[in-house]
Amino acid sequence: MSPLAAAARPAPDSDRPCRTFLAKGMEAEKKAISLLSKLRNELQTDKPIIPLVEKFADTDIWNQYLEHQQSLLSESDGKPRWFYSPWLFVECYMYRRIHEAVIQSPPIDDFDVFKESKEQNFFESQESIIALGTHLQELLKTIEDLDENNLKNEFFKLLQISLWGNKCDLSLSSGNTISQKTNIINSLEHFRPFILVNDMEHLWSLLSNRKKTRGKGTVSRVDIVLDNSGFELVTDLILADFLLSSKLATEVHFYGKTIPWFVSDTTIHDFNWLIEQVKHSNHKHLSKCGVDWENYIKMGRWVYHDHIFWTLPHEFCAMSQVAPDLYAELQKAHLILFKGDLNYRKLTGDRKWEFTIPFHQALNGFHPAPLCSIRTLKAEIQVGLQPGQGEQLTASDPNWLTTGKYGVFQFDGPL
Ligand SMILES: O=P(O)(O)OC[C@@]1(O)O[C@H](CO)[C@@H](O)[C@@H]1O
Ligand SMILES: [Mn+2]
Repeated sequence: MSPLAAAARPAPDSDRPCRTFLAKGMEAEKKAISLLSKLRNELQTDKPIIPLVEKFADTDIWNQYLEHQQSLLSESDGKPRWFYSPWLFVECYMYRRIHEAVIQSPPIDDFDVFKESKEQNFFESQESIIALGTHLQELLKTIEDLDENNLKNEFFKLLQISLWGNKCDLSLSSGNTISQKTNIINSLEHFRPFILVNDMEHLWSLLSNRKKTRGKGTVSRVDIVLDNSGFELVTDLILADFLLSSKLATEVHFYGKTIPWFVSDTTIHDFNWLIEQVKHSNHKHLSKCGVDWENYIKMGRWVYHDHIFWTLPHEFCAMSQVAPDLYAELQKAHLILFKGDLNYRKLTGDRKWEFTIPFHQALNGFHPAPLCSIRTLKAEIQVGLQPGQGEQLTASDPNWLTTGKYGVFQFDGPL
């Protein structure tokens, strides 16, 4: 039963305003459902892609983009349609239309249709989350005394945890939760052969050299373009905590989505909700994490940013034109980590590149700062492989590009 329907229990006679409110809620819910079934019908029957109608911060940019897509077609092709348009564009459009159905239906216009599944993913991964929180708190006890090599090993561990955390997105499973039930720390060695491009050393050199050479009071800023909420977000926050505690960074900036997106992507509400849950955990190590994380935010050492660009269909090489303010913000980072598969598709323009094309080339001019994609492979695109590597993988594991079994740390930037 939906949250609104569940709330629609019989109200006492004296409770008229409440009853009126519920009736309005039920009407709104019916409207949203009818708009969503219209959307499903358009999609299933390959109708033309239609402009957005409801005024929202990004409506004009979206409609310009649709016009641009139309201009790419020859006259005889008519309008862009669901089955024959680029996958990246149509997929983003679908999530934007889901949002439109909701904002057209006040008073439920700020309802997150994916909230329940994101929260479920967090609760079902509890055991693993507790193991990570405990690992971090134990590590922090001795972090000041670790020598270079040990610190590097710990950094690499937490990077890999954040990588494999990306297996847990909900969009591939139609929202059915894929949670993390085992202690991922014990599995890192087993997963290592599945890292196809491993530029972790570059990340270490960049951050540790800067730590050694930066003056007192100078900033080392790492930006993380977040992907999924739930278990993956916990792995990212653990990494971000380590970056501050080890002094490899002095500030971490996060970027989330302004609207519910690809089922499990992180919004500001998810970000705050998760930190609050962690803080109120009855596990002492985990709740300590939550308390520290809230303090980092209060002190401005962790900063969360919103920008509509992340929920547009544009590839990232268009950012400097479409969202120059966001590009300028990213330029302030010393390192940008892009989490997840969708970010990889947008970094590389979702094109059918040869597997051996250098990552730098596929970025097509997008170089705001040194950057690294941390991504498990779920879409048929991969660049920067060794000659023959892609072909070998295809021969041994035909679905290697789409199952999330393989991952990359792919770096671009001066060394
Ligand atoms: O970015 P994420 O969360 O790693 O993955 C999102 C994703 O699973 O959603 C799409 C399938 O609907 C694919 O493009 C992509 O692989
Ligand atoms: Mn995602």
